[in-house]
Amino acid sequence: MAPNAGYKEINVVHRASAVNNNNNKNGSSKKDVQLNGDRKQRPSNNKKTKSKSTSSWKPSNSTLMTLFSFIFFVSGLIFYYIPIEKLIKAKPIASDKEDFKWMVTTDQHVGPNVFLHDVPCHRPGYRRERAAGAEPQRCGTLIYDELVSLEEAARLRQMAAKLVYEIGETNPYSRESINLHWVNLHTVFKRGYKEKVFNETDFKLVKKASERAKTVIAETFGIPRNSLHFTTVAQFTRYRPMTRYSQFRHVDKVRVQSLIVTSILWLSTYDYDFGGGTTSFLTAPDSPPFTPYIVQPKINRFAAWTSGWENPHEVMQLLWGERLALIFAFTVNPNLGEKNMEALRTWAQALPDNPFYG
Ligand SMILES: O=C(O)CCC(=O)C(=O)O
Ligand SMILES: [Fe+2]
Repeated sequence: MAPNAGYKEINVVHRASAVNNNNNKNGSSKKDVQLNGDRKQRPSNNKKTKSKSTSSWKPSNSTLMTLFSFIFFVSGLIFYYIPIEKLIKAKPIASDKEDFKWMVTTDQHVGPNVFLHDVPCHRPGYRRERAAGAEPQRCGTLIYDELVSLEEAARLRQMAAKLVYEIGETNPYSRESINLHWVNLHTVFKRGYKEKVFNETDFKLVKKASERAKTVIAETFGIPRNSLHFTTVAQFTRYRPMTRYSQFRHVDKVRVQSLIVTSILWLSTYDYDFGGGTTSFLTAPDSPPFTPYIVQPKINRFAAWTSGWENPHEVMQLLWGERLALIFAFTVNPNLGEKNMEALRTWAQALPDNPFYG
């Protein structure tokens, strides 16, 4: 029934247009003729006729094959030329609404001279350091890309990955948890040797980086080198994007009152090893207050900043990849820190064993 009816109606339409043509010759209007034709030859099912007549494109199998091959070829090209990370990468760094400036990007090299982004010190915050005769003479953020050699940085990176994986920890109460894992050097010095994931060659390299960090910091911020002590915030860190998350904006000295300078040697590279994950200081020059001034981390890039109120900062949300670093935070209070890595190791190895806490 149905196919027959459809066949008939298609014919009717054709006839109607034939009538249309004829009637035009006879001088009657096109509209009239169409209506007449319809009325005469197609008393019902007007709608049905129309839909049947317009959906008559039936591609042959070979046309379909050509179409699918074309789509397949084009998407193949797209996936070949655009890396998958780029395709799945969400919008990068810094909110759209907020203005920002780059302090330093990965294509720049900072060395042999240290770069200092000078920010006026928040003097009241350093009264204890002042009393100890070790107040910073200058404040802000320094950048230096030649702390150790690239080959040494690559070894430190391997160390970071292995140690965080083997004996790293996270803290369910800290704002950075889930995405941030770390391993404190005092844990490394205690458990790392015992569990054979750290050796004397590794120690020498960590010591070298720590001594150079101390020298650059002392000279750049004008703090007596002998006053600088390593706190227990001496650690390898690893960020992975487990959940949508951006580190909260903070001031290091508010979190740990005894700090004077915080420093970091990044061991992986922005937009290569990871996406997002830049470090943003709210101190951009010639801008409204608290405008982000953003550093793109890269392997062997060293940054250090005075820990006071002049330096609010945050780590931006990591979008993909893995971000490794080595952090040293300093105090000038000799009761709360150690002079060097040997002293930190001696202190760590004297700690009582605790299987639940490194
Ligand atoms: O990981 C970073 O780039 C900065 C970390 C930080 O804010 C800190 O250690 O105080
Ligand atoms: Fe910080």
